[in-house]
Amino acid sequence: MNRTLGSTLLVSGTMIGGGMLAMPLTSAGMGFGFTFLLLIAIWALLTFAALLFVEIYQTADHDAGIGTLSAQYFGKAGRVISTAVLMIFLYALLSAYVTGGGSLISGALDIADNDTMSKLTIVLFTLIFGAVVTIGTRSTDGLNRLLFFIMLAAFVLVLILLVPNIQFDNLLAMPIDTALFISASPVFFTAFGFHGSIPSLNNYLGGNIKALRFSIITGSLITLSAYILWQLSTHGVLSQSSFLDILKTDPTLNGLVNATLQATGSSTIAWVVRIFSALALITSFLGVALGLLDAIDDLLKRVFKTSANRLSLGLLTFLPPLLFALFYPQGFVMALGYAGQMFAFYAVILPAAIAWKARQAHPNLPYRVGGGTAALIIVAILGAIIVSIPLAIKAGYLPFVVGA
Ligand SMILES: N[C@@H](Cc1ccccc1)C(=O)O
Repeated sequence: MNRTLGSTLLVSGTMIGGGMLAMPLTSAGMGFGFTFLLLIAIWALLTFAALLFVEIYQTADHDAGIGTLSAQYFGKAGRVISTAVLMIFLYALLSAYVTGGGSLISGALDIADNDTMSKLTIVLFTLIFGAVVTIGTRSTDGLNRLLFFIMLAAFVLVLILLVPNIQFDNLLAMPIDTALFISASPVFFTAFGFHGSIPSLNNYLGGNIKALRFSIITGSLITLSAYILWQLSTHGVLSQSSFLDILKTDPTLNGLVNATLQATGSSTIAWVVRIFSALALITSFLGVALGLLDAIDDLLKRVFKTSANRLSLGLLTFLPPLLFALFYPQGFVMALGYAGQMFAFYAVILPAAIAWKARQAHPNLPYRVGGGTAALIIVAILGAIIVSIPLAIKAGYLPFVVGA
């Protein structure tokens, strides 16, 4: 098995998820031109941040987790803070994924009304896909590849149905409010997220920096292309006024699908989008779970000096989110309210800070991300600004968008 290909698809599979499905409605009032520019800008920001990890790994063991990288440059406090933030974020995200995965199964079996059965489907989803991740990175890669290609096929089908209905005029729509550009950026920001899985990929690639760099760049470019095509087709098929209607009547994926159904007259679109979104959820689950399992392994190995077996790692990874999803969903929903802040911290601000220190300690590393110290500072500041935007929206300083 070619591990570089597998890692590339894990990057892309983890990124492509709920964020992609939310994006057309988030950018409904922005017009395609501005949406396109924002996609490129946010892609550049998050790919830059991911490449900082590649740079840092030149100075660390290939099985070091984000906690260990932080400890190496910021001591014990660095490890405690980064491990806590990373794990709370990944646990909360997994709770959301197993809840969503459970409803996929109960929806498909038509038993969503039954509370006990719905809970059972959450357990079933966790057991099936958790088992694959617990077995190892190789099996996760194998399943992710398979699902990724089916997801790609579904996406191509969605495009085939939508693209002939694109009306060029729709693509020229201008933003109804230019501040929407700012409001939409946090949703675009997390849509390009996968960074908690970088340590798993680096370990899987045996510390091969070139392969890791290739996987990140190629995987994120695949994602960017998919997002551009998806936004192009939704913005091209729906006029700005029909977009705004959806926002008023049913601002969900369902509302979007119903509107495209009317515009294309094809009922196939509804179930293809459903298959696509199910696969997007499962592939994100796989990448996120892999990252969490390895973060726990890193913590046990380096702090508690115990080497846990795979089964215990699997239990530590999946039991807490499962229990939250079953018995205390308010808990993870509340934690996800801070998802943007937590994500910006460990995925953007932290690697910028570590890279800054690493460059002082190792001035002659063979691979260095371009832009110097200025770029590190700008990226960290942008990360901090983007995650404060939802607060400004809540306070009424910026226009509301779906998903923020
Ligand atoms: N990009 C994922 C969310 C995610 C964010 C950060 C890390 C991992 C996953 C999505 O759109 O669903």
